[in-house]
Amino acid sequence: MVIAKKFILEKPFNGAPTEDNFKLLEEELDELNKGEILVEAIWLSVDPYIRPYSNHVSPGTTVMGTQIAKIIKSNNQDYKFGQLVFCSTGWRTFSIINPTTLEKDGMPTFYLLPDFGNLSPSLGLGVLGMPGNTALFGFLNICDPKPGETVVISAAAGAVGIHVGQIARNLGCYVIGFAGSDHKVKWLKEVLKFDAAFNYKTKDVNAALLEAAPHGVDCYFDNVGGDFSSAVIYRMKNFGRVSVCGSISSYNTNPKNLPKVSMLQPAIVFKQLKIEGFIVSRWADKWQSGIERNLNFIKEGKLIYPEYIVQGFESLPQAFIGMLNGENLGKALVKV
Ligand SMILES: NC(=O)C1=CN([C@@H]2O[C@H](COP(=O)(O)OP(=O)(O)OC[C@H]3O[C@@H](n4cnc5c(N)ncnc54)[C@H](OP(=O)(O)O)[C@@H]3O)[C@@H](O)[C@H]2O)C=CC1
Ligand SMILES: CCCCCCC/C=C/C=O
Repeated sequence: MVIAKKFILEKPFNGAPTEDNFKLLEEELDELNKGEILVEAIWLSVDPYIRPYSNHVSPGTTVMGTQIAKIIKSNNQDYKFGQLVFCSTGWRTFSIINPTTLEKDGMPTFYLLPDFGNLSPSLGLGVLGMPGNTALFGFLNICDPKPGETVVISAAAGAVGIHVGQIARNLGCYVIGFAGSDHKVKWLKEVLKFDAAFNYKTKDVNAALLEAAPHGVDCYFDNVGGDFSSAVIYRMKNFGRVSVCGSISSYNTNPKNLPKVSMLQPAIVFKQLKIEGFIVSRWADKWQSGIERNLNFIKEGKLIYPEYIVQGFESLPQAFIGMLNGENLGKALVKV
């Protein structure tokens, strides 16, 4: 008999998540039917999307999320004991999956983990998974950066931001990052060799860009939105490109009551900007090739991928709350 632990959304989020929003439960799992596998979570991911997407989820539902898990029992000849999988079964320790009946369209929700060699399987939730593909496809396809161009990245010390910054550096761009602590800023400059980095909590964005990019910005990879991003957009050059990846500054606000920000149309029209949002599932058909490209960057020594690891399944709520508060440098993860 297998007893799974799971976190449910006990109360809908109202503002910033607190521990009261979550409840830890236990559940006895059934025996496997034909075609099913039983997996045990090893690594779980805490991602920003969980906050806004949970606005549409009923209380009592298992908290959404992805994990790297090990197959511990299989009633499916295509899957063997001991293999590692990526799966989107939410915040739970054990899950029963029938791989053949899963939805095939949209965001990949289940696959055997590719061979990462000696690298940690946890990378399948970060640089070699959804955040990695977000950085790779979302930056290259939408910003279309060229060597020598000036690139600005917000939430630059997080999973996606760190990755975008290194792709930009490797291309020969001039890279400017914004992050929420002096420690992160120092790390971006000293370790990732960003040309400039600023703490957006203590430095005015306009002043920072006048100093670091007096001739303007070619590409902006936007993870945060709000007035911060309006300020960057007013510092763009003619024909600048903005990849709108996330708007984390809005995620804890009721979508019906979002703050007003400085109007953008004058900048968009007179600078002839291209501004495009995306969801990474757009590149679902290239998912594994994205992972391979990022794995090759790592093997070539062109990509470093810090992880911010919180220990213990029971720590998931704190890890999620901490990530939204900026505690992480790199990919925020929980190790069971
Ligand atoms: N479009 C898509 O398909 C995808 C979009 N995303 C988006 O990319 C962004 C980054 O995700 P990811 O790399 O996983 O997460 P991160 O690892 O960057 O973690 C989130 C970070 O956001 C920063 N942050 C939190 N609140 C604010 C705020 N009010 N203003 C500015 N920064 C804030 C914090 O860093 P700091 O200390 O700097 O404040 C925190 O560490 C998110 O917006 C996410 O929604 C991610 C994956 C796919
Ligand atoms: C229900 C799973 C949704 C995954 C969404 C990933 C895209 C993220 C967008 C913003 O963070």
